[in-house]
Amino acid sequence: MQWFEFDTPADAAAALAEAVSGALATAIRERGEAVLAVSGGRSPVAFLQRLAESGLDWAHVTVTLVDERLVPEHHPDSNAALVREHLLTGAAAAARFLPLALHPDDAAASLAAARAAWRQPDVAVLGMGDDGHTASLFPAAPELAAGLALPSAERLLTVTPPAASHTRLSMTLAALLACGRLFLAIQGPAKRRVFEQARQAVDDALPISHVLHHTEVPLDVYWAS
Ligand SMILES: O=C1O[C@H](COP(=O)(O)O)[C@@H](O)[C@H](O)[C@H]1O
Repeated sequence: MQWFEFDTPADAAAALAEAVSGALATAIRERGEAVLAVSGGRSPVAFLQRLAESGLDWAHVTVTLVDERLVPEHHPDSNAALVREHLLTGAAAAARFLPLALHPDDAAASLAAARAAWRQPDVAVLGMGDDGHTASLFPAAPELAAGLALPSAERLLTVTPPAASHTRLSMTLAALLACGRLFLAIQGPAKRRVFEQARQAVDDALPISHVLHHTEVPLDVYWAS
């Protein structure tokens, strides 16, 4: 794991965009295409905007989501809307986009459609909640054990978070660990404390700890104070 520290969220976003762009360009050189999975929430906006301006060969990039809330795209909590607004603009509009909540009123139909369209990402950019969740692998969710199971052929599952809004679709830990590169972007002292606690030991109460303790996939952590 590599740790990168920045004075401002803007500096972290710029550096993360450069690193992710480089990883995707490598995949395009090696395989002719690249698949990127990004997180939602409020933190990734500046990163997505900087990545959109990165000069990548977007026609050879597929963008998907690490997780999604089962809401229509006009809902303010839609991660797909966030990606469309802040990443798939200008030259980056040439990327192919695979949203996850294709049937927002029907979790099973959304999961089936997302599984059918599934592409294994080369690169995933994770966030982390104050409760230690990553993707939508929430502590105490009834589906958490299935989401953390290894080995597992499941790449996506539905999650009903006990203490957060909306049923979700989420990549599983097995899917995250099948990525060629992982990035984790976190901001502020509170999230740093959660991160440091999760580094101590694997603990289902902090699902991010499972990612931090599987060292076979290169993980770069971008933290802004
Ligand atoms: O619910 C979610 O939260 C996490 C963290 O979001 P943030 O707003 O605290 O940055 C995010 O990584 C995840 O994709 C999202 O669905």
